[in-house]
Amino acid sequence: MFITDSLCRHRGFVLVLMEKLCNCPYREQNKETGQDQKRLDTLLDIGGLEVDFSLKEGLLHAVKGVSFTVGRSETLCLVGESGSGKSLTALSVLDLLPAGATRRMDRAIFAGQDISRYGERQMQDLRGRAIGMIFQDPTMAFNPTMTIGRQLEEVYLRHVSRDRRKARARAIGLLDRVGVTRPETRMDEYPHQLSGGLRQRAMIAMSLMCEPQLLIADEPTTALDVTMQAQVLSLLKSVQESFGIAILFITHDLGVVAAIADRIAVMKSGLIVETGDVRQVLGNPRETYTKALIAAVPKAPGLAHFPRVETAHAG
Ligand SMILES: Nc1ncnc2c1ncn2[C@@H]1O[C@H](COP(=O)(O)OP(=O)(O)OP(=O)(O)O)[C@@H](O)[C@H]1O
Repeated sequence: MFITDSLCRHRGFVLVLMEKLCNCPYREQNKETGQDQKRLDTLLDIGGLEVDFSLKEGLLHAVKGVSFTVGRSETLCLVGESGSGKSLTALSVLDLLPAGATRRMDRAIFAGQDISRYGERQMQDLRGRAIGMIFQDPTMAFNPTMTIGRQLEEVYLRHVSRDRRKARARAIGLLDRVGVTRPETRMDEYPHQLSGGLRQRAMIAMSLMCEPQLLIADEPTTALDVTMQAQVLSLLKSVQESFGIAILFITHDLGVVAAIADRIAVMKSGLIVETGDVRQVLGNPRETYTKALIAAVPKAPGLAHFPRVETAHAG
């Protein structure tokens, strides 16, 4: 039990160590493209997901039988135009759908566990602990009446241990890791005292308090200016590499997809219409809809115009 726990906690480090010791890389060559890619076990496997709304006007079939997987330490981007069902798909994983929505799914396996029939109590345990969340608007994640430090500590105290000293040390360490300057001082500040960029970083730190296996990120960079957007993407990539976390990333921005995704699932009108390796889908799209999305990016048709993000180690 102890060994399993600590292996899980340090899986990123363990993978790198295995690579070094066994000459057994967790990256391998794609037989079709010859390109180097991560070799991944499946962490999340969602099958036949449907979401409906009962509206006054009738039934709205918002998600129509969506299936996808996310591998351990992989980034899967759900991309598509507004209203295509990306957010509802991601929220379904956590059973956090808005009032009036109903969800059905054939399969929901997370880390080998069938979570499709989890009750609210079990889901609460999963959220924040094994699955972290980051949103476009960090004010959604924070309580305005509590200090940043208290909120980060609460996550740890609730899910990991009642040891306040450890909770404080972890919060300060993570704020520092995500590039929040003077973390000890920031711990005593309220969300409104931080700039937008710092709040975003603090939210990322909060999502990492329990060393989750999966991060669900819903448009986390959409409200940021271009410089801040690049910094946050780079930070996410770097924490993903350090901690070996998988990311389910929702965006409508193909530039962001190209910067961060390993794989991509293109959504249109509640369906996944195309899925595959990011280089293959952006470089050689099969579906007319994907081609149109790429063509709509100003002055950037083709993969060469989509740069990958550089990983910068903050803190
Ligand atoms: N609370 C709700 N009540 C009724 N319909 C909703 C609700 N939430 C979402 N929908 C509808 O479900 C569909 C999918 O919504 P969803 O938010 O998943 O789209 P999205 O691809 O994430 O778009 P965006 O990028 O604009 O958030 C849309 O037609 C939307 O209008």
